[in-house]
Amino acid sequence: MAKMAASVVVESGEDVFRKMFKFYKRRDPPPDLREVTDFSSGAASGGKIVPVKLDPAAVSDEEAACVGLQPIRNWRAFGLQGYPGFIFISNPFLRGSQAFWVRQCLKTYPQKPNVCNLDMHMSPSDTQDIWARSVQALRTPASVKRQPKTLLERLRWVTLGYHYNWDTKTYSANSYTPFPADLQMLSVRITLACGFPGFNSEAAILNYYRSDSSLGIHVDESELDHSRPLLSFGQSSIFLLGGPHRQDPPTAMFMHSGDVMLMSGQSRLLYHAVPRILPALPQRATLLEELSCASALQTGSVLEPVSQEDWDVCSRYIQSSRVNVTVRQVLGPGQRFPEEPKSALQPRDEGQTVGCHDDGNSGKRKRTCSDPVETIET
Ligand SMILES: O=C(O)CCC(=O)C(=O)O
Ligand SMILES: [Fe+2]
Repeated sequence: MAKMAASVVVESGEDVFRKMFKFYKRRDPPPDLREVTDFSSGAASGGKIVPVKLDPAAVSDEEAACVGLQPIRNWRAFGLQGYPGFIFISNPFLRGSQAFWVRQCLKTYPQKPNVCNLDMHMSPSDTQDIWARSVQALRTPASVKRQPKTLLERLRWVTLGYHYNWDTKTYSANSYTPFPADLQMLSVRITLACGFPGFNSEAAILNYYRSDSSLGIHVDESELDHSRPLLSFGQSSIFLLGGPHRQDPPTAMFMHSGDVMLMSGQSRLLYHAVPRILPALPQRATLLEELSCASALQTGSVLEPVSQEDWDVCSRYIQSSRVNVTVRQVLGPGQRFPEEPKSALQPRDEGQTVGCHDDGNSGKRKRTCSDPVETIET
């Protein structure tokens, strides 16, 4: 019998990961979070947190600021004993720059030609401008009851670059649209600082969670080259990092808003899950002002000032939701997709990149299409 976390007692042979997932997902009573590892304070780590040395010269201060990052020498990067290749960076973003990335995730990246869950059952003209069709309702005071949900509130995932096909669990050469240059630049600079030169952001999955959503136990193995890291950043949640086998007991950790994780090397193919979304802390209005006067005005910066109008909608949205971005390199240098039989070729506009949520049992990313990113049972 093993004690996993406060009041989670697991009999040997039981599915430990599943049990932990359910424990942290529970609503009533809410779980005790005292045994959740917190990289920002070192709490509940059992001495397993180790500092990771980054190369401060790999990215200049200017290059870092251009994408909204602090100078590398100021980053607090950690590893976790027992998880070689896992790197956790405590919020390396410059104050205020997160507003830009949130706005990109809500306003820019859901736009065509990128693909989203709504495309699976709506025509392209109806999903043409999710933001514009949603903002008016989202600005309505919370006290006024409004129906139905806006498109932004119904958004569950967006794919960029090589669009992940949720049915076949593959990427393919014929389902590709240009990867956003700003997100590519951010990913390249983070991975470079972590010792991975030559990272190529070829695909991204953006997950949009409601406060009671979760992401089931899975491994990201559809990419053809696993020697490249998987990069993840977003807002606050509890993240479970397991082992190479589905039954391995996971470590629960806080992912605070702005924290960045890299799964590389032996940790690239570890099982993981997000059982719980944590409420966002209210963002101070001054953060926006800092963005407009600091890094956004730097030469070569990809950051643009976020208008107060846009930020009002974004901040309202993230009060009850969470956005997370995972960036992936799909192909190794010089690698190509295997030839597809003619019959398997699927035109992009037929909406083949279906995505939904993990069923938590297959160990592979599998989502049902009718109810995209709602709660996943494991
Ligand atoms: O939302 C997260 O923190 C993790 C997302 C994830 O694991 C994925 O998209 O594969
Ligand atoms: Fe994942």
